[in-house]
Amino acid sequence: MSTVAVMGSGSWGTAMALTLSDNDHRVTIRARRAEVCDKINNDHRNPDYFTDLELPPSLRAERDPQIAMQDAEFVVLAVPSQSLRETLSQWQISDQAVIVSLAKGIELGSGLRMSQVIMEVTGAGPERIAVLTGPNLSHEIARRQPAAAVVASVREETAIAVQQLFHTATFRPYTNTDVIGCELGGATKNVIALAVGMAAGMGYGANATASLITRGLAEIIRLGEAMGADPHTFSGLAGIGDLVATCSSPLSRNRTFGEELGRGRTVAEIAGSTRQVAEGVKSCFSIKALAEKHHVEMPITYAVCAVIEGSLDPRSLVQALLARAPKPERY
Ligand SMILES: NC(=O)C1=CN([C@@H]2O[C@H](COP(=O)(O)OP(=O)(O)OC[C@H]3O[C@@H](n4cnc5c(N)ncnc54)[C@H](OP(=O)(O)O)[C@@H]3O)[C@@H](O)[C@H]2O)C=CC1
Ligand SMILES: O=C(CO)COP(=O)(O)O
Repeated sequence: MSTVAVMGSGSWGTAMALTLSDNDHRVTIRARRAEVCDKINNDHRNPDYFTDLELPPSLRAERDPQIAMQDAEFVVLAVPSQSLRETLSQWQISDQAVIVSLAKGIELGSGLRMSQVIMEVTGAGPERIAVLTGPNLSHEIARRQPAAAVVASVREETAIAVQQLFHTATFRPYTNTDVIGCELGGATKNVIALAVGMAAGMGYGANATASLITRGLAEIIRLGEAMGADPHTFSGLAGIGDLVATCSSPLSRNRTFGEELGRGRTVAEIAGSTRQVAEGVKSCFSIKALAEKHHVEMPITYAVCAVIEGSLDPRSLVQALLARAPKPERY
């Protein structure tokens, strides 16, 4: 039994805290709002994110980040990518704790992956950091539906320790030492899911969505290779696995955001109607910047950026992609 702090009480933090509690770990979830702490501690619910999910009474919520992390052997970071640096800089994480990153994004401005942000802010070495990723829609995980995942760390022993921490009867993490590929897979698929959602929202069918997923994977692999990832990672759970889950499921916030765009709503309208994060809406710009830096062609990502910034109508996105110069199929 380990002592674990889950820092963030949104959809994914709550689902992962539940999974860890199922494994009989001592789990404290950190919520920044007092009313969320009260609801979790007194009613064993987190109604802002899960309307009918009952949480185990053993799962305790705490507002003070330092108290939440007291004695924690594992600190699980479950806040959105673009707020990770700011939140982390306010916390003191013990230099004995293993840090697990759940966020799927690339930092705007710096172009850093989340494990790089964690290293910069906390001073932790890469051997103390693990990334959990894969096809893991929180509402399915919280209902204990079966899923596999990947735990990536440059130090295999760290990945194995985190794998064991999370492994339950319904949640099966594999290990991987390709942190770059695993983090890129998680961040980039959100952008492709926005494009797929737009196509679906405009009424296009399986041919269009499968084409976007497949060519989306091609541009993800191109970027990954240019940035030093192992291309095989993208055939695994952190690549095609997460891409398919996110692009196919109505539970995905990124796909749903894209679908709403495809139906004609604006970015501001959609963002204003939910408190939940659709990471691709911001990370598309940092991924585009990485593509420029590494001279990689990422036409779907570029088109998504153009829609989000308002220079391309979603109705023109598919047409713009189809009108590109013909070329052989290759990665
Ligand atoms: N949901 C999912 O299925 C999965 C999500 N992920 C990734 O996990 C990460 C977290 O996502 P998820 O939990 O779903 O997001 P949610 O939007 O559901 O929850 C975000 C959490 O972070 C808090 N938060 C939001 N903004 C800030 C901020 N500026 N500073 C501090 N805390 C903040 C929220 O607090 P409050 O409630 O007070 O607003 C909430 O606890 C994302 O990178 C996502 O891509 C990965 C796999 C699956
Ligand atoms: O990462 C996820 C599934 O693996 C969650 O996707 P969304 O953030 O689009 O809901």
